[in-house]
Amino acid sequence: MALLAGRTVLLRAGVRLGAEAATRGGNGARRFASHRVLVEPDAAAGIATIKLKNPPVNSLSLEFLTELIICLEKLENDKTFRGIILTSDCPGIFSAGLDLREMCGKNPAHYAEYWRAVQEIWLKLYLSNMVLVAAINGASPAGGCLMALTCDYRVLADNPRYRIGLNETLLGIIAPFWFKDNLVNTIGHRAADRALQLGLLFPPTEALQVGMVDQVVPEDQIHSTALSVMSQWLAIPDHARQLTKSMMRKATADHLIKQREADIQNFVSFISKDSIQKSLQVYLEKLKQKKH
Ligand SMILES: CCCC/C=C/CC(=O)SCCNC(=O)CCNC(=O)[C@H](O)C(C)(C)COP(=O)(O)OP(=O)(O)OC[C@H]1O[C@@H](n2cnc3c(N)ncnc32)[C@H](O)[C@@H]1OP(=O)(O)O
Repeated sequence: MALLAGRTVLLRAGVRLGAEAATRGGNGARRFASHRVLVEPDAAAGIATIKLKNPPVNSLSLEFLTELIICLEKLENDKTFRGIILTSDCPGIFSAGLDLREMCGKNPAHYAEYWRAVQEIWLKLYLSNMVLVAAINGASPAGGCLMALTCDYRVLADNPRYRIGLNETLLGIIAPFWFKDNLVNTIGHRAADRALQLGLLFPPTEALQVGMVDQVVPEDQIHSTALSVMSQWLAIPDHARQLTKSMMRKATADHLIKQREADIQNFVSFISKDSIQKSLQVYLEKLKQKKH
């Protein structure tokens, strides 16, 4: 195993994290080769910083999700690491959430494959044995917010443009029950009810007030704050913290695990509707025209 501080890392001989992209080989098997998930290990501290690097907005495409899932699996199985800091390498954007292009104009088999990957990343993050700290250094709507919500602690950079929330209703779509469960567990039922129905995207001060994030700090202090939070959490014996985390989260995760296939079918039939396809296309078009 080679561990290079401050660099994209080789975790196991021949496997370069952050240098992997899913492509289909001749036999249909997945191969990996690109640069979207950067891992900066600090082996001495037992911490790996994952930097999301899928420009321009870290939208969660199937390929990007696949890389991230593999990266998390490798880190989870590597006893060197006890904590992950999740952050972005794209200036001003943590993640724009699910890649709308994966949900538009594709076939049902693709939607099913995509949704399974979305479920998988959520389960991997939400049930991780490691301490996860989100260093949210940019806008974080919808699926971007969801990734942050899976973490044990959230630090948000103090910039009014860095809004965070589950804004699905603004797109004419509905946050699935497990997005909702994760939000309710974080900010409580009343605040989640309002936030979800209105599709609220909270600027930092409001995000802190409502409990969507745990701390708001000046942008240049985001990484140092995440490191200091991490050392506080890592001071707790792993077995006690991990069993407590599982006790707090298992029922929520099981809710999805038990209904995984039905949830995929629901997603496929919902997203395939003409009216939903239309809404998503209009929304994507608006995003594109915003610049002009
Ligand atoms: C049962 C169904 C449940 C499904 C659940 C879905 C959850 C989701 O995550 S849905 C996705 C929701 N995401 C959003 O609403 C975010 C949309 N994006 C933005 O608000 C902004 O892009 C931003 C605030 C993140 C960044 O703004 P900025 O001005 O810096 O960049 P833009 O010019 O808007 O975007 C650049 C480029 O990227 C494209 N893009 C943005 N977001 C997405 C996305 N989620 N998927 C795919 N593509 C996206 C945008 O169209 C621009 O593309 P062009 O350069 O080609 O014009």
